[in-house]
Amino acid sequence: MHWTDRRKRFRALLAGDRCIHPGSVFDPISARIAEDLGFEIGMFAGSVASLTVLGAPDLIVLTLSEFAGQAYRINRAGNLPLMVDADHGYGNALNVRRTVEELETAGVSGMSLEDTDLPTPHGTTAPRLISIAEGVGKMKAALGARQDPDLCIAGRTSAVSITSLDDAIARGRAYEEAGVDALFFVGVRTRAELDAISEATKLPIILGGVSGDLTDLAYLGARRVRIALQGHQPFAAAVKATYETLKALREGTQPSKLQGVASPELMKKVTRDADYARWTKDFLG
Ligand SMILES: O=C([O-])CC(=O)C(=O)O
Ligand SMILES: [Mg+2]
Repeated sequence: MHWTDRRKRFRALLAGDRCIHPGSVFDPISARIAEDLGFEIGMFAGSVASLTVLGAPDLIVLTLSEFAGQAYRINRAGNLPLMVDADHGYGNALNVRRTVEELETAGVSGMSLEDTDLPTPHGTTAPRLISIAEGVGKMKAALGARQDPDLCIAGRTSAVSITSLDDAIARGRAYEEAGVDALFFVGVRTRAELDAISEATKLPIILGGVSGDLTDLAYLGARRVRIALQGHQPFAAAVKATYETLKALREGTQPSKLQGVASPELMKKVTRDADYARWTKDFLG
């Protein structure tokens, strides 16, 4: 597996001057579709992992092994650099080390580790953050656990919508100081907020959950944003397609009359059928 090659491509994107949208992927076939369509990177979110593996909402009930297992299946299916949302690193700084070991082995190109207090503690009604000191310890643990220096570690914070813009900046600067490769901000709402963050920090920026005038790629690129998430619609689209198909079959529609089913040609493409046909000929006589 050429993990290093794809990690170098991921790093080159962070080091460039453009902002791109990743393809939101959740399994081997979705990752191949994103690659075939020309997405430069794939994104495997924690929420999507919970949906895919457990059929559960994004409440951190998923385990690290389940997450890393699905990330590996995605990675082995193709050649797309994969960014993953490793949530809070599945525990404290020691768990963060383990998270980096498992995800590096699973072939990911980049991962974010966030400073949200997860899973949600008893009795809390709104999201909370861990202290900056604990966040820095987690970032250092992550960097120390990495064996391939090309694996990217992004420090992620939702502080801008939980505490304040100033706190988000303080956290970004502390994680920069700790040595991370990129800063991932969630909850930025306005250009003024992004301008302030960009001004006060140095590293490439990743943005999650943006809308409105924060969706202009040229503007984002000029503010050092290199990756902007667009949500995770492909999984929801797959749910709808499966729902509609099962519903139509249950209501008596003949299989040949179903709408919205992948053609045999598309199925062959996404399963890399031609490779298997060649291997079958070459190795099974
Ligand atoms: O990736 C995002 O847009 C937000 C997030 O953390 C998730 O979905 O798990
Ligand atoms: Mg998440």
